[in-house]
Amino acid sequence: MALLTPEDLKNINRQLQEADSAVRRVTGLDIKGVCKDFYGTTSCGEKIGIVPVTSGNGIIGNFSASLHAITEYFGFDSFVTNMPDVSGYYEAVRNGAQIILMADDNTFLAHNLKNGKIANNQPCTGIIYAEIASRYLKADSKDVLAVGLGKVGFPGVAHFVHKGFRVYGYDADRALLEKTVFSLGITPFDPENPRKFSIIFEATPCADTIPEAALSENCVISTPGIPCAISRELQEKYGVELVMEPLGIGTASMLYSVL
Ligand SMILES: NC(=O)C1=CN([C@@H]2O[C@H](COP(=O)(O)OP(=O)(O)OC[C@H]3O[C@@H](n4cnc5c(N)ncnc54)[C@H](O)[C@@H]3O)[C@@H](O)[C@H]2O)C=CC1
Ligand SMILES: NCCC[C@@H](N)C(=O)NCCCC[C@H](N)C(=O)O
Repeated sequence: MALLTPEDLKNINRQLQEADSAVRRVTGLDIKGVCKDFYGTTSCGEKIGIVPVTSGNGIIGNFSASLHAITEYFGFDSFVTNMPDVSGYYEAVRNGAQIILMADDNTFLAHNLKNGKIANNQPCTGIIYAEIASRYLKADSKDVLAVGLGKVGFPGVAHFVHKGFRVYGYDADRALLEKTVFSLGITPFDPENPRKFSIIFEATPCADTIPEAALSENCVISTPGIPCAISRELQEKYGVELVMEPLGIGTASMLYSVL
């Protein structure tokens, strides 16, 4: 799995504010508004314990601090434990955490200790980025281009299909593309024979994965993928509404899904 770097998380508040503005332009709601409306939940300032985890590649600089900034931005009361791992978990519960946020190299979870609900970052991220794109006020059809059908992309594509969108999917992994075509009934997108879309969803760890020929004027590209799916030059040339942020939107989705 592609891991975040401290660089990805620099100026997280500015990145979150820019993403919030883009989500407002695209949907008419801010990130919190989309999450509340989609999950049907609301925050009462729940106390969140953020527990650093040292396993595998270890602690990622800025990760816990970014989660602290993100949870405060969305109106929660949060703290980062002094200790990591098991001691940190114990510290979080002893200090009154109602929700635990913690991540190793494979799983980033939110666990609500009061109601038992638990969320995984990958599906929550794919679903919320798809939900945002599905609400695009200027969409000219229900056709969606989806590039990247992995642990984030597949749940996002399933969400589009569930909402009645026609998904044209592509993944560099041919077997995965075939599995997704078979299981979700999507149409394979042929990069050699592209067409234009006003809704594009991308979840890959590669840059510049969206062909210029697929971009329509003022299309939305809703992409959790890091690095960015298109160049700044193409974004400006086509007036693309880019919804892209490294951690906060997916974390908000996790939190509102466990309230
Ligand atoms: N912004 C956020 O909040 C989050 C971002 N991410 C990022 O989302 C991306 C995807 O994460 P996962 O789904 O967990 O990874 P994954 O490895 O499960 O899926 C990525 C998929 O992209 C495909 N792919 C790679 N290069 C491609 C290309 N050039 N064209 C088409 N398909 C290509 C791979 O074959 C794979 O199926 C990663 O960059 C990850 O860091 C993940 C979670 C949250
Ligand atoms: N964008 C949200 C998904 C993040 C995920 N791609 C990742 O880097 N996961 C590793 C997080 C490891 C955190 C570390 N154990 C710490 O606690 O600092």
